[in-house]
Amino acid sequence: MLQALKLAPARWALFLSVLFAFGSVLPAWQVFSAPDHYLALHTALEVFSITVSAMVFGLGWSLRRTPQSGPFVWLGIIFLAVGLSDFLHVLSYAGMPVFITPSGAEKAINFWLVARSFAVLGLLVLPFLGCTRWSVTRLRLSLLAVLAAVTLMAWVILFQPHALPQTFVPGQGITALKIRIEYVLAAAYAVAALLLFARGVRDGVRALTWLAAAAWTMALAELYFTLYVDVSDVFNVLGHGNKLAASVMIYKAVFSAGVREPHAALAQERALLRAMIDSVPDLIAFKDTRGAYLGCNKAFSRCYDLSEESLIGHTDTELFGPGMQQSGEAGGAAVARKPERHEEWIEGPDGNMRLFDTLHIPFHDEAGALLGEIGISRDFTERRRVREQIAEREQRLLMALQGASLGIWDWDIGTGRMSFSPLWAEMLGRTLDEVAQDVSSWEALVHPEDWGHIQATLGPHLRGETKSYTAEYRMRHSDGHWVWVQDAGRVLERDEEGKALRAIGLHQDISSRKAMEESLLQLATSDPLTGLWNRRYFTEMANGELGRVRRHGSNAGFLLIDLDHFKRVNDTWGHAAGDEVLRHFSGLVSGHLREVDVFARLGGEEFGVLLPCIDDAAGALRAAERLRDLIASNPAIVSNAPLPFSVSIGVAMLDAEDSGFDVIFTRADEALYEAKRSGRNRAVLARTEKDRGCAPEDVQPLSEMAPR
Ligand SMILES: Nc1nc2c(ncn2[C@@H]2O[C@H](COP(=O)(O)OP(=O)(O)OP(=O)(O)O)[C@@H](O)[C@H]2O)c(=O)[nH]1
Repeated sequence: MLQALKLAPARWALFLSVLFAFGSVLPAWQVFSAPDHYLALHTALEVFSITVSAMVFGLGWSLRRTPQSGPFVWLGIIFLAVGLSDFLHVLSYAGMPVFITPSGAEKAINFWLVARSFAVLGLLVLPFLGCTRWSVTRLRLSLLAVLAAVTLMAWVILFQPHALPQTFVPGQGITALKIRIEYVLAAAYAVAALLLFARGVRDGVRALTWLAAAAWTMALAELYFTLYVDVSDVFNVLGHGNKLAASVMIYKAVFSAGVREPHAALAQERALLRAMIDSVPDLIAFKDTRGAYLGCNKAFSRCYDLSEESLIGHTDTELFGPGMQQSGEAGGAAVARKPERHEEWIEGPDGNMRLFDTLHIPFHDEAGALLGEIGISRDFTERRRVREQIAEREQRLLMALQGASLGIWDWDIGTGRMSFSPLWAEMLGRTLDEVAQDVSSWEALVHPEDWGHIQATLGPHLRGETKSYTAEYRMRHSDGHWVWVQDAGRVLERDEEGKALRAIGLHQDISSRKAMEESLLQLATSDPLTGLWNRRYFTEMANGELGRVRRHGSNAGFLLIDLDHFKRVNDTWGHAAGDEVLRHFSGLVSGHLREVDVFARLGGEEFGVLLPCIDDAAGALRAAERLRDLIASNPAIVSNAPLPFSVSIGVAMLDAEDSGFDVIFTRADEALYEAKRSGRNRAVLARTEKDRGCAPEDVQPLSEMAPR
């Protein structure tokens, strides 16, 4: 860019400098035999410069209200002074008719020096001016000051010539003073050239580099004017030639910057704007205050199947018939006076109706006067369809969630905010207003005993160790009871390090399922008549206890209890009485066992008691005797009459060597048989496997030792 900026102006400045190097050594030969012969050429050259000065002023004046116009206004005012001074210089030139006072070289030189002084002042100040717009006062004052200065100078030169030092001596040529002034002007032009060039390169402004070249060329012109002897000699002609070249450069600079470049920039902007509005899918159109189209984009043309040319100058009513006015409807105006927005159904060229969301925006000139409106329409048909579909799906989902009694929670883990669906709250007998949208609300409602279970499943999932999270736990209902919920959720968002950011999940009320599971379990593990554990459950418990005996070497006992002559009870008092005796027996024994003991009905009138943590076989036998005694001394009440009964008990200890409960049962059953055989209403301790190896008569039944 730097190259393009400085190359052409610098080349011209260099070329004219070389020309000066050769030209300055020429002898001062007369180009014209008499000054009169040069007059026409001089006048033509000066008229050109004056025209350029007038155009510079005209441009500066017309741009005075635009932003960044300061430098143009400054140059305009200065070149008005330059043009006027040059005009007076032309009128005063030797050979010209009398202009107030007789024409002559000295008078022309004085106007010339005034013009050059203005020009050099303008160019020297220009690099220091900011690109701002001048106020009206500043502009007027500057203009008045310059006109006053020119008038004053003209008055002095015309009416007080003797007050000025001599610059030309007829027959001898220019004076030493005039030469010195020309040198000063040349130096000032050269400085201005350097300053302008530096600023031009720094700011990337090509016009300034052309002005720098013009200043440099003027410096060379001034040097030519230090050399001439006669106004028609070669140096004067060359000086004026350089001045002409400088005028061309000024013209190029000022008109490029003020007219051509802004015009090109405007054209580029228009092209950009056009490409932009044509690239958007929205319908864009511009209208004047009458409502007539000023233009539109491609999408608009396509939608209405009308070219932009056919739209321009016509109103909606003219194009589409009455009733099609699309803006300013409220006030009946042709265009909107303030931004308006509305939805409208428009029939497309294919005959289909489409929904448009249209925005009417008025636009104004700098003074705020309404120029028209911009209409931007967005096709909403598809979006509305999607919106309706989403709403329908949401409705369906909501209904499904309601049907399945599912509540939703959405947890922002970082902030702790947790939002719940209305159904979530409803499940717990609450409304959303009563539940703070916070994770602490959820925590507060969870059963304290279930926390461990929740943490055991939620923790690994939050850490990313499992794909999802499910847990069943209890939550507090507003009326105080516990609601069983099944919670299933998963983390939706994690950060780059895998830290969970957001999780979402569903709560389902599973209280009835839990109740059913409980009753099924009850059915599967208990005896319906007595409410005691059944044989299946008892077997499981006994096997579990056998495992503990094996692992820890602890002691545990098993009592097999059978009601004596129960058949007689049934036969004598009836089956219902038998049932009553069984219930009485169960209640009696249950009330006298430890919490850790397991009491079950193993079948018919046969019962089992598992005694974990018993000291030894003697302890188990003592427990059996206590029960036997309890039963013998607490008859059942049948038909308001006491019905005494007794039990026989086989006692067996769980042995680490036992393969399972069946073996223990068999041992206890043998002891029970022994108790029955020995007369009933007694407890007998089973022999161990070791005892079995000995002769039966060697073993004294422990039952014999037990108290009756
Ligand atoms: N009422 C009632 N009787 C039952 C129930 N289950 C079993 N029985 C009866 O219990 C009786 C058991 O009789 P047996 O096996 O001969 O034994 P027993 O009469 O108790 O005689 P020993 O055991 O030798 O003392 C049978 O008559 C069964 O019908 C029950 O649920 N209710």
